[in-house]
Amino acid sequence: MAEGRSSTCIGVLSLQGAYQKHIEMLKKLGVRAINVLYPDDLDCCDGLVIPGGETTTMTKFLKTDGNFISRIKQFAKEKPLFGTCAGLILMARRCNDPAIATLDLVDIEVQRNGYGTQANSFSTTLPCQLGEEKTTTPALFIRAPIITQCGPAVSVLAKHNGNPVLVQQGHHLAASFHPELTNNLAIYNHFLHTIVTIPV
Ligand SMILES: NC(=O)CC[C@H](N)C(=O)O
Repeated sequence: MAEGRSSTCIGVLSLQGAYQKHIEMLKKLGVRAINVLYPDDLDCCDGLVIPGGETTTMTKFLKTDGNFISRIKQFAKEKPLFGTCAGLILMARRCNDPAIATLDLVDIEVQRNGYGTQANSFSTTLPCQLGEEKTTTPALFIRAPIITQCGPAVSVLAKHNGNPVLVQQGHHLAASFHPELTNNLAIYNHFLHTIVTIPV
């Protein structure tokens, strides 16, 4: 699909972190992608990506605008969200760090930095189920969270050493790794065509 061919617009929360890479990936797939800096930016969005970064900082910025958190939660009732790494932490029901304002969109509990420090970053290839398709995905982990509990409504699409690392609950998708840094179009295609349901 050529850049901009779809009328679909995906917002990328751009308060902090690796948001620009997500914008590039989405544009490669032909959708409009905009930076979301204020709650009203969500008005024209059909979906929202929450990038990797630092959840303590993102929480601080989200709280500076009194209604940002509630606007995202309202938006998420109807529209899909895709969170990567810090984004997954923010989408969780609960985080082991009480300083993080989780949005409680996916019934998972997470441990921040569960995969260790920056020096413990690693990349691997994992089996992955995207809709009907069984495939593999490159997976780059950078100070990634561990999902310590998964509720019954959560589908696990990929695991690493038995731990869920890519999960879906209804129209929300979350990865503890960074598809935006490994040119992983398959996961974006799954989000755009199966979840946001843009016709292929
Ligand atoms: N790469 C990332 O997004 C790391 C997330 C970060 N460790 C946090 O807890 O906020």
